[in-house]
Amino acid sequence: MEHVNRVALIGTGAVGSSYAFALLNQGVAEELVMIDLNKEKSEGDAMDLNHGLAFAPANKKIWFGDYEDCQSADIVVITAGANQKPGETRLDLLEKNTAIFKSIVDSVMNSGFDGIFIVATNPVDILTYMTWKFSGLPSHRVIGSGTILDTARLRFQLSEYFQLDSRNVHAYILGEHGDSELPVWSHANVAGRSVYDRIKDHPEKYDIKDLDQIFEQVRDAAYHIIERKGATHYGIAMGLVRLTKAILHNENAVLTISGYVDGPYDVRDLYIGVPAIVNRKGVHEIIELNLTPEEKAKFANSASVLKETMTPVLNQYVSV
Ligand SMILES: NC(=O)C1=CN([C@@H]2O[C@H](COP(=O)(O)OP(=O)(O)OC[C@H]3O[C@@H](n4cnc5c(N)ncnc54)[C@H](O)[C@@H]3O)[C@@H](O)[C@H]2O)C=CC1
Ligand SMILES: CC(=O)C(=O)O
Repeated sequence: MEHVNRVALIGTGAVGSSYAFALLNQGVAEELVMIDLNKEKSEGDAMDLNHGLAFAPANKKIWFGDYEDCQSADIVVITAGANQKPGETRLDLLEKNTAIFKSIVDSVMNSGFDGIFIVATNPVDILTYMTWKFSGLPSHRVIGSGTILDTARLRFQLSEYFQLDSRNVHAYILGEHGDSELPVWSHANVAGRSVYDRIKDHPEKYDIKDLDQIFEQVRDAAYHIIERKGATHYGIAMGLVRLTKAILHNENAVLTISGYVDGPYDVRDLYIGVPAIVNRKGVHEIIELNLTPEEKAKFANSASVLKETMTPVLNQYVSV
């Protein structure tokens, strides 16, 4: 019998329902089951999305379900939990969302699930680590969205600055998906030129000092959007679909995700945003970039922010 790709989505709030909509529009999975504490909302979303099936690129089955439906899922995507209120950082959400994750991941694993987790809930790097610990799955099958969105934001900002299609901009944000993240300017290139060379090519238009402001816009983007509309959801939803597609279509795509790092970048036992090759098995390889001393120091700082924030909460939930 032909395999039918099933995605189980847990959390159908702003991020989850946008993900479901993007997944349906891009025709990525054959089956989508939606699960949420708020059953009415989730059921309403499933009904609403079903009414779009006639306009979707491929036939899909979408329903409001329960944890039992995770048993044969290829991927479980978790977007459930609290989001930031204006002024809150992602790290402020850790305690509440770890408690929520303990019950969600236990319920998923009790179904007999044996696929790949994708985590988007914040603080995403730490909750991906918690998902790995709570599930007992191999680390390459537990993936966080990491800096996939931040990298997309950087590519957008650079595309505006250089007046180029963002698909011709190659640049990464690494580290925490949060305030301590860093841009890797030493490997950023546009139209086949390093960002530094492109700036030197046109001193009348560009200035190296502008890069600081471009990065600040990327790092602080979520705060600016949350101030205006209370949540960010479309960008991350499309990033999560990109990641889902890389897995289901066995793409060997290079994406900046939150992967388990134990050695590369001089980091031990941590989930953090890094470039990785993603395919049907999950994270196939973490790519270690040759960072400059300044970038290495920023990466180390970001790793220690995550480690210090995670350790007390981890000790409460997991016997080490
Ligand atoms: N990784 C990233 O780049 C991004 C992450 N996020 C994060 O995604 C998360 C969700 O954000 P929103 O969708 O805006 O929040 P939301 O409040 O709109 O939705 C959260 C959903 O989780 C559900 N939920 C809560 N506890 C649950 C449980 N125990 N079981 C099942 N469902 C449960 C709620 O009923 C709600 O529908 C937040 O942590 C937010 O910070 C948001 C944007 C980008
Ligand atoms: C909320 C969040 O994590 C973001 O938009 O980056």
